[in-house]
Amino acid sequence: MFDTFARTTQGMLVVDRSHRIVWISEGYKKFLPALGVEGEHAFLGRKVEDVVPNTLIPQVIESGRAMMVDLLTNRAGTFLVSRMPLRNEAGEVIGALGLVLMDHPETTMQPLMQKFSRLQRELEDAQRQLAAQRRPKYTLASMVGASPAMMEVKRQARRVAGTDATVLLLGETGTGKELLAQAIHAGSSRARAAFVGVNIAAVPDTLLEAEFFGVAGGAYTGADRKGRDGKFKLADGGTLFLDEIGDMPLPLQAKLLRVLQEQEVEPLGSNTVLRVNVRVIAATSRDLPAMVATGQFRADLYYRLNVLPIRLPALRERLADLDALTDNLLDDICRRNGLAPKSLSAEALERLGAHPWPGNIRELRNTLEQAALLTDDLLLRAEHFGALPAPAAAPAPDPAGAGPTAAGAGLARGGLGEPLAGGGLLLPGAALQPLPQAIAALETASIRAALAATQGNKVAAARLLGIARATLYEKMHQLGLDALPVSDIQSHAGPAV
Ligand SMILES: Nc1ncnc2c1ncn2[C@@H]1O[C@H](COP(=O)(O)OP(=O)(O)OP(=O)(O)O)[C@@H](O)[C@H]1O
Repeated sequence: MFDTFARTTQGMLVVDRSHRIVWISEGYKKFLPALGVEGEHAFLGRKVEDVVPNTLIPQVIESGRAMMVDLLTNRAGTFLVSRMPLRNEAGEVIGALGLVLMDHPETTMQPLMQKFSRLQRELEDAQRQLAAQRRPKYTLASMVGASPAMMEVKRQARRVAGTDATVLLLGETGTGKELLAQAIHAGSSRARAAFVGVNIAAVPDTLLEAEFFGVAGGAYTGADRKGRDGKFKLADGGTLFLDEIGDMPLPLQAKLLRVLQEQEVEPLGSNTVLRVNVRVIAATSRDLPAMVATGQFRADLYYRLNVLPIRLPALRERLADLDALTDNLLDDICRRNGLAPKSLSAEALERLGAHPWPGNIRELRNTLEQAALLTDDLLLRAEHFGALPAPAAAPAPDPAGAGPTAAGAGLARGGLGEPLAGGGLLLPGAALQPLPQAIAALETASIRAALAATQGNKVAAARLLGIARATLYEKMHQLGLDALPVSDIQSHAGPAV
């Protein structure tokens, strides 16, 4: 059999238990020059892994298991090979046999080889894409802003990046909480592992548990037979960003608290627990202490999350950054839209500085994008921002730092009237009218102002108004606002009362 193998294959070699080559067939000798070896004598006695790159013969000797067909690629080319262990009469492995069944299989086994190289290329592409996706997109350096408030945020972020503790990011919508979470991840020892984000407000309550903890294979009818990994598992070794944590239903809050304490998750329908090593960064634009006080948020979870809070300032609290932000955002907007670079006149900047920006940097970006797209001019002037509500008095500072208080102040500035000491609104020049009509008028104006402030985004508008999205839809329907085009609603914002 030995002779038959040696004659019928392209080449054969025999290796002893310590991986040393003890014999090669006549046919094998023709591969020696391509392997960079001068003659049989320089080959025999060497360890096979030292002279045949990528060989798996050592594994065959260690495992005692044959590899009947494999493709071996090294500097000599690609070969179809077979490897078998050699045993003594007692059954002990005493070496191995390596057979070159076919050299240059790319010519004789074209379809298979083409498929092999295509799969290899796809694998390399997928690995490259995965690596790029996992690389954090934002670092602290990409957070524009050098105002004292932003410098303080960056200082705190640098400090928490060096720890593994839970971080809570507080701030109004659009202030850059997600950006900061990514930057903290990028600056932490977990930067090479995954950053996984979940927007709790965007996932229906019934699906949240599976989203977080995963589902065991075949757990219930309709479940994927193979099961599904939850976000905790996907973020293992890395960072899990829980956006809009204030929207988490109470029963799930209890489970989240347990996971944070134990670092263990139990996929739905499974009776085993998975250990995970995840750093959690949570964010909210809501007033969590107030939610704790009204029983909407668990106090124990709040204290667990609030270990290292960082408050992101609203844009109106850091107008010193407006110039740098507009420069940066305009550059990005023009590049992404294939426009020539545009800049802002001094009056335009002043106009922007007078707006209260309830939607913060997201609103600023949208406003700049709209203006940049609507004109061919390279210099954006104040009149290009005609859609912005007229400048108003400076807003009152927001002691809570986040949420409805600030939003409410923004709405009042949108032209609804003067805030009263007791929190109500005095409608200027409003004639006395039946209460239901007055309420309907106030609701109409508030909704219009909120939609104007959020550029028609109903989810964000509902949040500004402090009501559920479903309630906003219902009220818009009752007040006949859903029949109007969004632009019409926005253009009537403010002066409607
Ligand atoms: N300091 C900054 N420099 C440049 N761009 C920023 C900065 N902060 C935020 N942005 C941009 O503003 C937009 C909103 O940011 P982000 O999504 O991080 O806000 P958020 O606070 O998480 O909002 P939400 O609470 O609505 O989820 C994004 O386009 C982001 O890139």
